[in-house]
Amino acid sequence: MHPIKLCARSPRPSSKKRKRPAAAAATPPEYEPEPVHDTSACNSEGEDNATGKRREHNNKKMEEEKSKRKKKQGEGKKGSGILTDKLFSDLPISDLTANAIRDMNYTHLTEIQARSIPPLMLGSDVMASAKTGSGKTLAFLIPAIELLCRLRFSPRNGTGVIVLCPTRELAIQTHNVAKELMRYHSQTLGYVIGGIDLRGEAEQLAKGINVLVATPGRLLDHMQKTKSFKYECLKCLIIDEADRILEQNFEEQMKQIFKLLPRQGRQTVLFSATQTEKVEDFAKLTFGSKEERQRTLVYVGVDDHESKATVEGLKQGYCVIPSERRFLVLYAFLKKALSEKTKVMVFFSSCNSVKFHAQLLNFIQIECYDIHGQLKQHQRTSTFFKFHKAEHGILLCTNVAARGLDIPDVDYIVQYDPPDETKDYIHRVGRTARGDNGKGSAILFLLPKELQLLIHLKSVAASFCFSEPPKVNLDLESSASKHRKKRNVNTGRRHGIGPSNPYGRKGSDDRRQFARF
Ligand SMILES: Nc1ncnc2c1ncn2[C@@H]1O[C@H](COP(=O)(O)OP(=O)(O)OP(=O)(O)O)[C@@H](O)[C@H]1O
Repeated sequence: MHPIKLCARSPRPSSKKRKRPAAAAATPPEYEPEPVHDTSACNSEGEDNATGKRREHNNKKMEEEKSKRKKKQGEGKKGSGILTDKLFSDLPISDLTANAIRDMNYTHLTEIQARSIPPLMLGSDVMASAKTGSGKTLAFLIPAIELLCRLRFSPRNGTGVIVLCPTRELAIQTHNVAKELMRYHSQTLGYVIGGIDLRGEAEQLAKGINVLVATPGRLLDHMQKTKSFKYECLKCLIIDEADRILEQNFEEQMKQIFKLLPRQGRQTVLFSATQTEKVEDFAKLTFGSKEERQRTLVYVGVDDHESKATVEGLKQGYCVIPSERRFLVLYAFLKKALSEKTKVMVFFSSCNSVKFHAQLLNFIQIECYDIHGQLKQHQRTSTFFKFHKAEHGILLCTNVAARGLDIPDVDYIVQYDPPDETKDYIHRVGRTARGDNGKGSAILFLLPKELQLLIHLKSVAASFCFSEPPKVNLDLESSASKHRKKRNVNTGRRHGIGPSNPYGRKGSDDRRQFARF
């Protein structure tokens, strides 16, 4: 394990000509604010002039982006990263899907794809886990799309596949990957997520959406309230980030969803990057008794034999910084990131902290985006896609951006506030070094009193790619303060202001009100 050197990065050529992993091929092409997107011909018939023009414009942009990406990717060769020697061209899939995969510039399967697509294509229930950024999205989408294609699903059959995602951004991203995969298919596709007009979504559902990507709360809403939502013919239920779905108070909603969905003849698929007891509980809820599960369930654990929970191309480290210097270090880091044109995500523990730091940094001309749960959905989505498309830049965020988001070319993950749990750490750092041969760095800021966290880190040291936690020593003492120390001059003595007493000494005649939080 190599500790991260804060300043050791050599400046990157401003054109960013480095090889981009194939990851970008499935990037969301453009943000379109309609609630439900259909890929099928049936949607384009009634579309007005403005929508048509916008769609044409988007398609043109998509094509441009794709050809740019292809150049960067070097025609999708098999690298030494996450890819196996198995080829998509050897899979027993329709020409429609095969052509779409070719357009996306993928040739070789990743390990999770190679191990889970065959049982999924045979119709088995599957519970799979693999590291962040290992290609799980295609692993569950390809068999699901093939299933509906084989069954010749049409809009009048209603919904045949539901993909459940824990966050709205992840749902939109998954929808966009499905959109690319289904470009030659006649089946329809859409998404329903919170924060968007329910009625508009209901109208689209009435037209018949074959592959539906949804967040749990909104799906349940429609199941209970939208009479024209047809899901009796559901053939496959996919739950992405299964552990997170249970965490976010979705448990009750999930129970109700399971009650309402048809069980007979339905394939159920759980995917996650981190296995927790919650996933086991979920399996009980989803697949029934242990005996039943042993009979029917296929378990695919790509990394079970591995000691690391994070990917090879990820460099990780932490540094211990006293609270009064933490912002200064962040400022210096981001300033350098800006000048080197790198792409950085900074994680904070609360929405307010993200808001505060975004305002402060933008004010002092460190331009940055911010995403947190208190933003309106359309702001969240458009910020996400702006950062997604940006060649470089800074995104301040809460854990809402920690899971599943596939943002290309993120160079650094900074955890300004440490995560609550080990698995949050794994998901946060998983936003970099994604896809084949992906590379990136992650740095964790710790207060001296948070050093105890390292006991936890140590207990999962192998997951963090080090046997002993690395330490970055930051010589934060300025030479002036060292000099002062030598002379034993304590500036705090005169006015009493210091780290432990930020308001200074209060004399007996001082009428100021002091409030400490
Ligand atoms: N067969 C493949 N060849 C090359 N790149 C691939 C392949 N499959 C997926 N990728 C790329 O790998 C990146 C990560 O894929 P994906 O988002 O599906 O990962 P994930 O396992 O779902 O990650 P997370 O757990 O963080 O959600 C994407 O950018 C995707 O384009």
